[in-house]
Amino acid sequence: MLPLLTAQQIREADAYTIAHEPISSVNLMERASKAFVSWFVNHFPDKRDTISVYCGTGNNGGDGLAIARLLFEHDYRRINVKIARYTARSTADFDVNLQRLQAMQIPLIELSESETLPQENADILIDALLGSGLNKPLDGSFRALVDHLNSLSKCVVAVDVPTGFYTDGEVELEGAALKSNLVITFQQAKINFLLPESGAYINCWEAVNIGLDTEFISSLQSPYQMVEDKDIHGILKPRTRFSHKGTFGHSLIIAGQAKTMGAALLSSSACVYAGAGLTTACVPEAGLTALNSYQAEVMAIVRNEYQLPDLELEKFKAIAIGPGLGTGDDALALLQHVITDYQKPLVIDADGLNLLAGNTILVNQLPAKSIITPHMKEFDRLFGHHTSWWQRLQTMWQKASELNIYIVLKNSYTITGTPEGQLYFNSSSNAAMAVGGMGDVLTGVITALLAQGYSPLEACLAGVYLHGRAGDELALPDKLNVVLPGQVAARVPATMAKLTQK
Ligand SMILES: NC(=O)C1=CN([C@@H]2O[C@H](COP(=O)(O)OP(=O)(O)OC[C@H]3O[C@@H](n4cnc5c(N)ncnc54)[C@H](OP(=O)(O)O)[C@@H]3O)[C@@H](O)[C@H]2O)[C@@H](O)CC1
Ligand SMILES: Nc1ncnc2c1ncn2[C@@H]1O[C@H](COP(=O)(O)OP(=O)(O)O)[C@@H](O)[C@H]1O
Ligand SMILES: [K+]
Repeated sequence: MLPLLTAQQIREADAYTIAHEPISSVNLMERASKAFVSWFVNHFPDKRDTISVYCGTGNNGGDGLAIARLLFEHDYRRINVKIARYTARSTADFDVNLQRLQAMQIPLIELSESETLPQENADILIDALLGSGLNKPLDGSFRALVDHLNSLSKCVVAVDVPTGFYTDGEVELEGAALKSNLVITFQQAKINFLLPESGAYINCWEAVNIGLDTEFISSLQSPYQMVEDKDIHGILKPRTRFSHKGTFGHSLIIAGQAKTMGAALLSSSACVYAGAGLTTACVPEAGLTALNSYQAEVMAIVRNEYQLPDLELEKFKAIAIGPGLGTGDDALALLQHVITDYQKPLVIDADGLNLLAGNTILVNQLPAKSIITPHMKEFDRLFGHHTSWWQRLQTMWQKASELNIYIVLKNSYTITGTPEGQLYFNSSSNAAMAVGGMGDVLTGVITALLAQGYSPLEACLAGVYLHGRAGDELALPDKLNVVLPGQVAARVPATMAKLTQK
């Protein structure tokens, strides 16, 4: 796991590293700037590009000055520096780097508050105006400069953080920030980079290691963690000799209506591919032929809308309810039945969640450690309207603990909130997966892992990662625009094989 830190904690980690490595702060700045430059030269190899480095007078600006010097030394000769001298204050490391820069042949101008904004002919703008020190929304000269630079639609590479963008806490909807094509950020992704509001300002980001003290970072016990490939390697176990279908559990997927059978097919099929020993789907009569022809391995319990089917709940190692289920009285009766009579954690998705939203008493009765998998709208229906993703994180944190459940909030970086107060950000998946039915596949995968005896937390983290990684393996090599949920389900065994190889 990679702990994700707030700006305040990053400052503490900087200070700790400076004191205990030990390293002077100006040398840490040099190390950070070198890490930026190493990444930059590999991705912008054309040394004929003209580059303007915009610097503030804090440490982000200090980085900018060091980066300009280092790029010049790497033979990027068409480089110039513009310092936004909008305050009389500057940091000591900025001052040192200004002296170092002045010893070189790099054109440098200073912008003052009264001055008109400079003409800009560069191909690439490096943004080192403000970084993690942002403590108020941009206004005055900074705002005017950022608005001006945004209007130029140039290629912008931000140092650490785009100017004006908060690394954690609420992102100001009215606030301005410098839109960046790429952010080369120090040590680790900033929490807000992983939330959808960043989409308007950050096209992509890359974290470069600057050697902050990792033991100290772990000791901060951040509730925000990023799940990495190796974590899933640690969770998933290869199948052993002499194992049989009984070893891998029997799962039940309660899903589908005549018009939404696809959801039942996708979730139960994904459950088979993700390794449940046996999978049964509880579907309406109208869907039986479809089920039998789509996935021969799935057994059926046929239900009608007039009476509860005899589900024999206790024989199932894992149960999911919701995909395409509808929100009628029959669906509600089924949901009530499983919530009341099943003693193990449930997986609840889609219409199961919509039903819960209208029946808050049921929410409080969920079996301990159940897993709910809402997307943003389902989440808001359940827990109320939110005006930002940061607010949603806080609600997740509170509700997962209050209800003793796991909340899997689906998105580009799907977040799993736990009863113990951790928020895990997934690091796989891609935009080609933004297709209806993809969430149904996730439900099937998580349910299959539960059936195989993984704990609810393991099923959430490994299920979300596996699902996203299968989508990555399908889409990324050929830069596919779209991958289909059924393809992702069928890919899961190959992805799982890679993640279980030691
Ligand atoms: N620490 C380290 O060792 C390392 C740090 N590193 C680098 O340092 C960066 C953080 O640097 P930083 O803390 O100096 O803050 P920075 O972002 O440059 O801002 C400067 C000052 O601007 C001000 N200000 C805030 N908001 C404002 C606004 N809206 N409009 C106008 N002014 C505003 C505020 O000052 P104030 O006004 O509060 O006096 C603030 O202090 C970090 O992103 C990374 O690049 C790396 O080198 C690795 C080693
Ligand atoms: N832009 C994206 N980047 C990464 N993953 C995505 C993206 N869009 C969707 N996904 C993934 O696809 C799934 C969509 O789930 P959901 O919205 O419930 O779909 P449905 O209800 O149609 O089955 C989630 O697992 C989500 O993480
Ligand atoms: K910046």
